[in-house]
Amino acid sequence: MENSILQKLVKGDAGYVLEDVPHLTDYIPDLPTYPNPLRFNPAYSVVKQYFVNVDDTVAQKIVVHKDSPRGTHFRRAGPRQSVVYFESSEVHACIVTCGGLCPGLNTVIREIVCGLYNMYGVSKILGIDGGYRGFYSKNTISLTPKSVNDIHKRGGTILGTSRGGHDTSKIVDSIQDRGINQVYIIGGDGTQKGAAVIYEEIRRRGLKVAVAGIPKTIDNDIPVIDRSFGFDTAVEEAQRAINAAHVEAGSIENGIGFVKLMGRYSGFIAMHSTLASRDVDCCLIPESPFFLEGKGGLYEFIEKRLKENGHMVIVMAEGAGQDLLSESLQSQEDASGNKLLKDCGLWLSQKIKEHFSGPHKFCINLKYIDPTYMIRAIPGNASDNVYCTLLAQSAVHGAMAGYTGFTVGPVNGRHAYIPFNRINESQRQVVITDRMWARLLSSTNQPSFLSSKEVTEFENQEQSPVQLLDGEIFVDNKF
Ligand SMILES: Nc1ncnc2c1ncn2[C@@H]1O[C@H](COP(=O)(O)OP(=O)(O)O)[C@@H](O)[C@H]1O
Ligand SMILES: O=P(O)(O)OC[C@H]1O[C@](O)(COP(=O)(O)O)[C@@H](O)[C@@H]1O
Ligand SMILES: [Mg+2]
Repeated sequence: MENSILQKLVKGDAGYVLEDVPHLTDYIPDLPTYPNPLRFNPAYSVVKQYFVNVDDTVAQKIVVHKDSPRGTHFRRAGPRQSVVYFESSEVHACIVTCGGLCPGLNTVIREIVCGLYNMYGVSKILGIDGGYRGFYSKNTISLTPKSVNDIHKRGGTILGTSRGGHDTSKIVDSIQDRGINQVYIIGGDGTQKGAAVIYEEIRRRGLKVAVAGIPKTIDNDIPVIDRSFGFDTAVEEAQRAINAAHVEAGSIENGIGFVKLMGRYSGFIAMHSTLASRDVDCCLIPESPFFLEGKGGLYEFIEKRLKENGHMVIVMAEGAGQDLLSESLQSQEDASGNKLLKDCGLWLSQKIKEHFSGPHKFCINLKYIDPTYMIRAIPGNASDNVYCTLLAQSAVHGAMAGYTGFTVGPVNGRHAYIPFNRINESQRQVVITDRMWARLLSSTNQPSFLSSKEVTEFENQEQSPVQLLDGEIFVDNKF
């Protein structure tokens, strides 16, 4: 075995690579250890298989050929049977939620609090009010199993959230001053980048503080993990808007139901909502450019579908078609530096109305539905709630075991500890040459809006067997 200290890469036989996460002992030698209290917990001690083997790792790539290398692996999440690196009475944990809302945030908070208390006997847990800036500009909230008992039934986050306001040294000062030694950070790509620099500063100062990230993104655009919590709930809630659009469109002559859904850079919500519904005639996402006029364009398809069926439903992710209107408009950013998008849904629905009321004179009735915040300001559904519980418990087990600088999440169905750099290096997007997008195209029978040159390029790519194994094509759309 060969070790690279900087990246914590461990290489093994047959192309096996473990992208390991940092541990407190990497920079604080001779840390005392304690017997894992879970061994004496009546709920868990009887379940022999409950503890993970210290050497367990999870493969990132599970579709392999006979001779393909074993590839990247991550450390498996879960409780370690032998020892923990914190004594229960010593732990002072804090939880912060940052970025946009997502169904299930309260469940994750609840399960961190209950997990720490029930599994490890930890009772000093603080909630940081209002995102990263809450570390240095707001009061904290004391969290107990009793105070969080019912919160999973509510949407939003009981801690509040915010964008912007990430000041690393002030945050770490606050952690140090308050004597916090476990930091649970729940948030999206921006938040996890923030968590990475907090971890680096903590390490630079040599503090015994474990930093655990829990990925939150309604857009499902965080790489490596199978899916993010809240996504399932959002797709389910989007069905209500799509159903309404379908009922409205079907009730009038040449009715068009137009639904705009979230998805700044990634069209996963729109794609999965479309596939789930089967009432959608056209799905527009940021990853798949489209055009309006002429042969193969959107207007031509709308007219064709209306002539065939008398009504249609269009689902559009908010980031789709930005290139069509951005030229004339200046781009702006929010407090976190995220690009603020123009309302392309409203713009496109107007363009469609204008097109068909102009010289073209094909009378249409378009109903525009924008359920944007309604799909995320709700509690997690049953499946997301179970998922949130596993995420929270995995994070707690990781911190208690002394791991730090990690994000937790399922990789091919097994929860794993993933180093921050892997989560932060890219953003996951729908791959329009992958089979999931093909399933969508075949379900809606919409045009691909690709030129013949682009189709040939994609066909050539598909013929290459390497393409089927490399990159994140399988990982991306796999559920
Ligand atoms: N590159 C970065 N480095 C440090 N902090 C960041 C970075 N990007 C975003 N943040 C902080 O993370 C928090 C949430 O980011 P944001 O992009 O709003 O939401 P999300 O985490 O959902 O992507 C904000 O407080 C923001 O200041
Ligand atoms: O209006 P806000 O609160 O900035 O949030 C809206 C944005 O957040 C997003 O949901 C992305 O947030 P996450 O992926 O981090 O959950 C976008 O799709 C959307 O544009
Ligand atoms: Mg983000």
